[in-house]
Amino acid sequence: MSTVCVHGMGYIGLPTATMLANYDHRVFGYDTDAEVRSKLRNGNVHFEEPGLRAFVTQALESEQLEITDEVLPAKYHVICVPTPFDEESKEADLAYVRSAGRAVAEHLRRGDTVILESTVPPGTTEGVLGPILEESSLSAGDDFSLVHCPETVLPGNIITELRENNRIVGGVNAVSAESAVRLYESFVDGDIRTATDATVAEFVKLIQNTFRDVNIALANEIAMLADDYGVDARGAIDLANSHPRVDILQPGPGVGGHCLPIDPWFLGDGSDRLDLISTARRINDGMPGYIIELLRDELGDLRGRTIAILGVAYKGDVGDTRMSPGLALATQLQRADIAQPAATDGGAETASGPAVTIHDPHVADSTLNLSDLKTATTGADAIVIATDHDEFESLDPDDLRAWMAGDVVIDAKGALSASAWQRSGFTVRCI
Ligand SMILES: NC(=O)C1=CN([C@@H]2O[C@H](COP(=O)(O)OP(=O)(O)OC[C@H]3O[C@@H](n4cnc5c(N)ncnc54)[C@H](O)[C@@H]3O)[C@@H](O)[C@H]2O)C=CC1
Ligand SMILES: CC(=O)N[C@@H]1[C@@H](OP(=O)(O)OP(=O)(O)OC[C@H]2O[C@@H](n3ccc(=O)[nH]c3=O)[C@H](O)[C@@H]2O)O[C@H](C(=O)O)[C@@H](O)[C@@H]1O
Repeated sequence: MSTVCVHGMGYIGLPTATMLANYDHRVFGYDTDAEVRSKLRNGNVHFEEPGLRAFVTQALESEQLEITDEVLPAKYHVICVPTPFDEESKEADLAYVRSAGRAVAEHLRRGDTVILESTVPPGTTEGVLGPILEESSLSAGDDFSLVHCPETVLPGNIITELRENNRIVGGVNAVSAESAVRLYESFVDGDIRTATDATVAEFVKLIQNTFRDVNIALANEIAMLADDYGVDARGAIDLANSHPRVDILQPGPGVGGHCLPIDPWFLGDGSDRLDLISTARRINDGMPGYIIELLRDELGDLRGRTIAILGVAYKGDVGDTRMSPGLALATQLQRADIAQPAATDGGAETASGPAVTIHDPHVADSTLNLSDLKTATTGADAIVIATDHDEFESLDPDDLRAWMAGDVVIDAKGALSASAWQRSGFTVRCI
């Protein structure tokens, strides 16, 4: 068993550190955020993920996992820090990777292995992280191993997928890859495949998420087309998918999360050939605007209306709101320019968008103006189901009809039984 220092105790780093500790490695979990460290030391996991809290408690109690205030020397350094997309420069923001690299360099020893798990543009491990680590005066590939091993777990099922998913390991040389494979072999049941080098592993991770994003964009375009033809999109996709070589994903209010809306852009870091991929991004980002079109179809001018958005987590049964389609919809609805111009008074437009209320049983974020279900929907002209939380399937349309002022429901996730809601007097528009 080895010593491992995991950098970043978020959605990826914490489960990884915990898994390694529960497989008998001695693990140091380091996060730059003091509040995260202090919560974890008390066994409190700062985000929602099924089974994780008990898993973390087990690792802490066994003392195989220690949350540390600093980076410590270790045989393996596993970097799981954020890699956001900088909207302005249209580039990956690699500041966290650089900073983690500098911290590792201070403790790096001959024979250690550094693994970058964060999702990054092709060439980052060798071209950005490598030179920072070599400031230690050790040489990547010769004195220490350097590897990219992308993470592919699905939030909501992270612990299972950490063990079961196949892994791809790309090292700056064969010795590097072999060293990383030894670590992952200790807990991964899936296949561990070695890519030619780190850049290939980075590229493969990005095309996996891009494949999903483009497929969802196709589903979203199909949904908009289907509506024009009066066809039920989800039923049509279901029938289409009965073909052995067709597998279209589900349409929705847009693509959220920390990964799918960002990672495809990373492919544009060293190439100007994004075409289909950027079109897909535009289609997915345009879905909140399409929902506003549907609301206008049903309600006309939205000024003075109240719209309740149910679900602002980026997807069902998680509490993460990063790049949330529901929040994007709330912002776009509230923008003054979505109101139709005053037709006759000849004066400047003074109207603002509709009032927006939001409800999400999985999100605990005091910066958002969240309400309970009854408060959010009382007096609303329309509700929009923007996330497929399990709780929404059992909403009682008669309750909602009694609380609401209007009768419009936009089900952007196919979460409701349209016929039951119609029987309760609702006008239901589905995506
Ligand atoms: N969340 C997901 O579903 C997946 C994420 N990824 C990738 O994994 C990486 C991490 O993502 P998440 O875990 O979701 O991020 P996160 O934001 O949940 O966690 C990152 C943690 O790193 C800490 N941190 C920042 N700089 C640090 C440093 N220099 N040293 C130590 N800690 C530092 C932050 O305080 C934060 O707690 C990203 O590149 C992401 O694209 C990959 C697959 C799945
Ligand atoms: C290729 C792939 O499946 N990638 C996964 C993805 O995790 P993530 O939770 O972001 O994916 P997701 O469940 O597709 O959700 C992303 C967004 O897409 C939406 N979505 C998803 C499936 C679908 O048919 N229609 C749809 O609109 C979701 O509602 C959500 O807003 O990205 C993760 C990542 O890279 O961070 C990765 O580890 C996961 O395995």
